[in-house]
Amino acid sequence: MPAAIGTAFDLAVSEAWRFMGRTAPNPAVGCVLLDAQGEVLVIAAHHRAGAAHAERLAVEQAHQMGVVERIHTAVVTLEPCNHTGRTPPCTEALLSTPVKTVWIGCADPNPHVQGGGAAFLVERGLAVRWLAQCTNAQAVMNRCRALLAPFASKVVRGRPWITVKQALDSNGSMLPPAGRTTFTSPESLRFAHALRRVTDGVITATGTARADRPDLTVRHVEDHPERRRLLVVCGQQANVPADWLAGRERVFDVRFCPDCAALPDLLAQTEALWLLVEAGPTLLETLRRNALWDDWLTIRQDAQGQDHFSVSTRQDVTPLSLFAEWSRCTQEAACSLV
Ligand SMILES: NC(=O)C1=CN([C@@H]2O[C@H](COP(=O)(O)OP(=O)(O)OC[C@H]3O[C@@H](n4cnc5c(N)ncnc54)[C@H](OP(=O)(O)O)[C@@H]3O)[C@@H](O)[C@H]2O)C=CC1
Ligand SMILES: Nc1c(N[C@@H]2O[C@H](COP(=O)(O)O)[C@@H](O)[C@H]2O)[nH]c(=O)[nH]c1=O
Repeated sequence: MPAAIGTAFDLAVSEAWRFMGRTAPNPAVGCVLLDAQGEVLVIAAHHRAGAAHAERLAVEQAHQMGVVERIHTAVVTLEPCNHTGRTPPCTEALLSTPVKTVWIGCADPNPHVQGGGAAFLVERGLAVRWLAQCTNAQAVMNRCRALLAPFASKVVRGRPWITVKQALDSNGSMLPPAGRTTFTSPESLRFAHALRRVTDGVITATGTARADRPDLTVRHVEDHPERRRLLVVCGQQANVPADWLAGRERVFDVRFCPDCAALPDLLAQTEALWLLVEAGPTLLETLRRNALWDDWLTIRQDAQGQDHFSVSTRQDVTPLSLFAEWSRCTQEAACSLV
């Protein structure tokens, strides 16, 4: 893979990541258009379901910038779609330009989508290059796979990607001091809220609802505009304060899950691609026992009050690896990827 293509993929992934948490039920996808010399013409990403896909937006922007005739190469994190859904096929948008080569990060994992866009582009005379077929593209391809992981989880396994966040104090306890609901540092809280921003909702439980009456909204970082998230409360509805529930229903689509065995089915009925677990030790133990998680993020506070982050992941790539905030947090805190 030429270096310019690797750089273009990095740009495409970074642009797409800005919209993570806003695109469901669609995947976050990025597209970069290059000229014949490898100069970047346009960087674009899918913003939200119903809006233009990354490739179409890139082509629209190329028109606005007057650079369409210079388009030679398209770099896309996900195989272009070849069907009409809420928007027309991306293959059509690409074929309306002089593009010669299309580089693809990941094949479309959606088993319900008929007719791959890549094969169609080849039929129409374009050169299609897959990162999977390049010997030196493993790191770039894994970034594309990490970006796609929440969507792939939903369409392949039928349930969203699940990230557990667990804060522990210096005694190994999850319980906050009296009168508080959190105890980690302001930086860690910003990180926690950034996690809320990129995910499509929260899984909590009735014990936490009663003890903390948590808000669970995105506050310490800028939120996506007009995004209504899912809130799944594990346990019995009768066990949560009615006024807390009424307040959450104004902000979230709330579902109760009285039995976690039914959680995957419940989640399959929603559009969520990635959910964050913020619940107490009882629910966390249940999720651990039933392997109902993909990443487990622990924020452990030491006796000096410094937070240490670690992530266990059950999968071979994780969307957490793309977290710009994550690397910033972990520059200060000790970090180990288990
Ligand atoms: N440090 C941290 O990261 C966090 C700490 N906390 C703290 O945790 C404490 C609360 O923890 P805890 O009391 O353990 O409560 P939880 O938040 O774990 O909620 C427990 C409830 O979850 C429900 N539940 C358990 N297993 C299942 C299952 N298999 N299926 C469906 N529902 C299930 C039950 O609800 P029901 O009884 O209604 O059936 C149970 O009572 C609070 O002090 C809070 O501050 C909370 C979140 C994060
Ligand atoms: N204790 C603890 C966390 N706990 C989670 O945050 C919830 C409070 O959220 P909110 O009401 O929106 O501020 C709380 O109920 C629990 O789910 N999170 C953390 O990052 N660090 C912490 O130390």
